[in-house]
Amino acid sequence: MGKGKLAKFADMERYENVFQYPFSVADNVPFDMKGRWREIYFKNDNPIVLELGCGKGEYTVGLAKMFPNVNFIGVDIKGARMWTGATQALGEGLKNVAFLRTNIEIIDRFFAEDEVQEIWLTFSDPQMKNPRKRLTSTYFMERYRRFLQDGGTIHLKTDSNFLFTYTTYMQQRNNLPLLFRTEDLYHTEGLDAQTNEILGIQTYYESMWIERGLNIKYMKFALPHDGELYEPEVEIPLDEYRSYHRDKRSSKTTAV
Ligand SMILES: C[S@@+](CC[C@H](N)C(=O)[O-])C[C@H]1O[C@@H](n2cnc3c(N)ncnc32)[C@H](O)[C@@H]1O
Repeated sequence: MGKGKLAKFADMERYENVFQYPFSVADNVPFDMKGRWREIYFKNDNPIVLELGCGKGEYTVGLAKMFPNVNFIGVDIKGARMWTGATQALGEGLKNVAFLRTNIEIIDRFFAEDEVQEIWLTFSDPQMKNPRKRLTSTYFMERYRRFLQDGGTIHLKTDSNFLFTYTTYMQQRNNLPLLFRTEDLYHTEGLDAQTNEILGIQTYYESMWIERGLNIKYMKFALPHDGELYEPEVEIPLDEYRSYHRDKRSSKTTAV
């Protein structure tokens, strides 16, 4: 039988690759490693890449194994999920991996100007009701700009037509340079071997959506520092397979 949540939380407390700062704790508490992740934790000068909403951290760990000279940090608020990636990284002795448990809304408290080179958003909740909560909204883009290098890359891998369409409008409205885009990743020809390997990493949510027959979409774009960011004012068809009106009490009507 697998470990229960309490045992996982106890592990997380002592894991050297996990930093836990949920909202309540982080309020007005300065974070010592801000601007010093490389010096204090990674002990190298390599670039830093974040996976936001990392869940079990498949991308954080998978990319870390592929790129030993890059540092990867998975960020999520759910500790029991993060435990999986943190445990694997420790077990495999991956020194270029860390996990930060916090709310992404306050992510700029943990990283200093230019400290991060790329951001991965893997199967993020589309937040169909609340644009501000979407991890590709201008609200979040403004926060990312505070620590992402000028022109740093943002990757979005998703099942959600809603989030993908919204992000495409956001990218176009703000003239953010598009680096690559496909609406059907696994039927896209001509990708080089390394790109195939990177985009072939499958997360827990991705496997679930693939089993349900959904296409996986992927885009990457650059986020320059210049210019004001504008929210796209568009109507986007909802994802029909997700419940829009969530009922937290009923598992039957609760989507993801
Ligand atoms: C749909 S899951 C995807 C998890 C993983 N990337 C995967 O593909 O399996 C979305 C994850 O984002 C996290 N998340 C969503 N909004 C967040 C926020 N504002 N702050 C921290 N974590 C958040 C959730 O806790 C959840 O683990």
